[in-house]
Amino acid sequence: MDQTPFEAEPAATATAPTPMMAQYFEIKAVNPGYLLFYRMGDFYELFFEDAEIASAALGIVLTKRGRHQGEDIPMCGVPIHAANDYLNRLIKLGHRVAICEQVEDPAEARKRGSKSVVKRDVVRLVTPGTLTEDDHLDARSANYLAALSMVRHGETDFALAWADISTGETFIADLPAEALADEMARIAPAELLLTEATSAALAERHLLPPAWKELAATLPQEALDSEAALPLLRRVFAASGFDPTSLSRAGRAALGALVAYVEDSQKGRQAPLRPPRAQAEAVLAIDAATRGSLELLQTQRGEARGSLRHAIDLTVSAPGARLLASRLAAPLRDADAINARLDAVGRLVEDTLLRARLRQELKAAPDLARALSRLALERGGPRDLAAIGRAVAAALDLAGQLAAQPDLPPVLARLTGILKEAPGPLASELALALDDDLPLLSRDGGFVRPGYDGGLDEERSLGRETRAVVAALQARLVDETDIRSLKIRHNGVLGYFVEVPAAHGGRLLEPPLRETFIHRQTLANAMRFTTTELAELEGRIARAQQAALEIELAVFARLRGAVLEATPHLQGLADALAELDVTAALAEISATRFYCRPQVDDSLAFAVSGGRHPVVELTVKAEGRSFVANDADLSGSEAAGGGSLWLVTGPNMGGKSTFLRQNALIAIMAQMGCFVPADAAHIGVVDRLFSRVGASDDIAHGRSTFMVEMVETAAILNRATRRSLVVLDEIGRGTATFDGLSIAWASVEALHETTGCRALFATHFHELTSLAKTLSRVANVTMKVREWEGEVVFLHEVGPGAADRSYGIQVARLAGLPEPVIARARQVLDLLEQRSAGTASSGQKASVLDDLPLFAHRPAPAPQGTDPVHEALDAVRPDEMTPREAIEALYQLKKLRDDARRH
Ligand SMILES: Nc1ncnc2c1ncn2[C@@H]1O[C@H](COP(=O)(O)OP(=O)(O)OP(=O)(O)O)[C@@H](O)[C@H]1O
Repeated sequence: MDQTPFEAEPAATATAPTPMMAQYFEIKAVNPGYLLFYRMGDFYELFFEDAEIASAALGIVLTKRGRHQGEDIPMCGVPIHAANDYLNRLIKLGHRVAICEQVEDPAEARKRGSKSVVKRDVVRLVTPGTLTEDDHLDARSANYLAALSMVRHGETDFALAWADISTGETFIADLPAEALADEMARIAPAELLLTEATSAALAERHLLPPAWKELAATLPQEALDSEAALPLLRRVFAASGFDPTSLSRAGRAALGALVAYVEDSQKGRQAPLRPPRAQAEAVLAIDAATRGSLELLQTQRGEARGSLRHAIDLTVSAPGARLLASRLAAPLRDADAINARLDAVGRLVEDTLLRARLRQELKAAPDLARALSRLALERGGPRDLAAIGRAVAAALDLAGQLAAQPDLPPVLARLTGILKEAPGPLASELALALDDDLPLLSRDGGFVRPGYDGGLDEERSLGRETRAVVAALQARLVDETDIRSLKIRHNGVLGYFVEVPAAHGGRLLEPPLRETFIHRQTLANAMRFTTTELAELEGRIARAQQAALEIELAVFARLRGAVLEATPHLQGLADALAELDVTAALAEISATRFYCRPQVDDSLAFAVSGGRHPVVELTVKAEGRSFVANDADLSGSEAAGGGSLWLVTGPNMGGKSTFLRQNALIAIMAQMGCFVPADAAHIGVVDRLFSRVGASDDIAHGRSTFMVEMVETAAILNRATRRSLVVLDEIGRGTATFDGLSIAWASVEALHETTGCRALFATHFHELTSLAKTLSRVANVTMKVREWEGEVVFLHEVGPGAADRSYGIQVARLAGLPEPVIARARQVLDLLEQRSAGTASSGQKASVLDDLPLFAHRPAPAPQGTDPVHEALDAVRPDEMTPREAIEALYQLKKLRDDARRH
């Protein structure tokens, strides 16, 4: 290996860098924006600014190596064996890395002259969107690379192409500007390719939230050329017969840029990209704010735990988990398609035994798509081949189990058909060829099963026999030298050698033994030699090993070829396995958590009885409490002018948000083809779902809480249709009371009169409840509470009617506001309620406040020792009490405490 450091080269002059530095600069110049991992022997080294960035990011030592233009060159290095880990950390921090390897044997370089530099080249660009290794990826999440093209005059505004090169899945969509943010929120790519001009347009028109900039990789304008894309796309998708002219110009440009970027990053290796699928039209539209507010894939704090996905993901395989996440992100809108999924889930809900068997088998099936992708990109090893073999075998087994069932619903019948076609002979071949215990890399050898290849077995036994000869040689040398401790050993540097303790070494250097023993190395307590015979034997062993490895590599190449040949077939199989896993997992959850099958059709129904929140139910149960199920009926009809709107009032902490969210989640679950947490549910397919529950600031965008709320409310009022479901929490609370109330009032009217959507509207403005008298489809419901001894008890039960108060002070007390503040707040509230009953103008309310006695602004603290409860407690002598007296004392104490509260 070439380990020449810069300083060992001819010294650089002020004008001419050393040959190696010249090579470094050349490679660096064609890979701008990448940290260059420059291979030097057993290290990747980084220089100049790259070294400074990487050492700071990775916490590794920054040193210097050589000089350039009179200055020290900053340098840091990562050892090859740990490079993956460092690479992973850099990528997670948003860096891009170019891996530059030595691409010739240093011996070749030396032939060109002693000063020539080993040829190096970038063999791979590693970026967040082009990862393929398991240890770089989350097994249960997709990792998308996206490319966005913008159209100035045309049929659409943008086209987005996206692909997960770790599985080959590829998609394309033409998008109007207003749909861009929603799509990006749904897809959540790891990296976004676009031009400077597109980037500027997005920023100027506020089309994406600012966070997207962290994902952006800028491409030159010519990279997004619809004409240049055609030959590339034709070549890449040739086998599938996909016709790139079927795409819009923008679509071609985006997909072309994506494919070219993938090819460039993989330096000529072919990622197994599948022909792009146009995203089905019929998907429930959920905007970014709604996704965030409903915590579908992660909570608002960015955690997986607490999200809907976390609560309902019972899949047993990583591909299943990825599919579940994508279904959750894109529920359907077509009632027939939804019902087909529900039929399949229903069948597996009923058949517990079949479900258990399928899940057991699926659990053992490896991640076929990712193994296939690694093999295609020449990054796969024997374990990937074995994984494919096992997945195919599992598919056949699953097909067998399903085929034995009568009257399978269409989805399961379709999956059975695909699984049945799994290439059995390929799986058998792989099982025959591959040993049980496999190395990660093919070049390590030792993975072909004995008995599979006669030639290989021969070489291996030759190697083994020669080792026996080595053992015999050691015995003979011990006899000849009479050194009992003489050993024949092996290491990576010397190969085979004879080792004797230092004390005996001298004898081997003297005649007659020195005729036989050739000195190699002297250590502190041992001496090492070789002999002609040993060198010959070593040669034989090495040749046998080399021959064996060559045969193994040929076997690997042949098997890999056979697997890659079957790529489209295997990808289809991977899809089917994932779909079966999702179906069985949804059935499992339905059966174990008592979910019900929703009735889904094209009506405007939304009737849920005994509905529960799928996530809060779990937390409440974990705390040993029970979740209170609630009904919701927002059903309406075209004839009646649309769906109903429920105004939900009730105290803080009473369960309003939970109730609102649970109904939105039930709609999502139903439309993704899952049973729902309810006793019964009838859902007319929702086209768009809007949910604003819990306010958030958008400081980065320069918007206050109130501004965000208004922007989002505007989006709803402008975009909701009669088929939409709108779930709104406390619109208008972030501004002056009357402004807020007026906005809320007008919004309810607009939703009712113009939009006619099904809606839940939670509010603390009790004045709104009078709308139910005038608007026919508005109904009032309230979260019930019970007051008990001055405390408020939340029943979490939704009932008809309107709350007459908010219990804000009681909740503040529960939250631990200091007692004097609570007491003072009570006084203010009492006065406000007494004096302003029936008043409506703020002027009058102000005068009420003016009248508040000033002395009371800070109630004097109770004098120490006069608290009757404390006094009574002090008087208690537990040791002197009978049990009956103790109980009496306890009652007495509680009474004193209650009396004190009343005054
Ligand atoms: N149906 C229910 N059954 C049992 N517990 C519930 C139920 N609904 C809510 N809770 C509990 O009450 C807590 C508060 O609920 P939630 O956040 O929905 O109240 P809220 O009325 O929206 O309050 P705020 O107005 O302060 O936002 C939940 O975290 C949960 O523990």
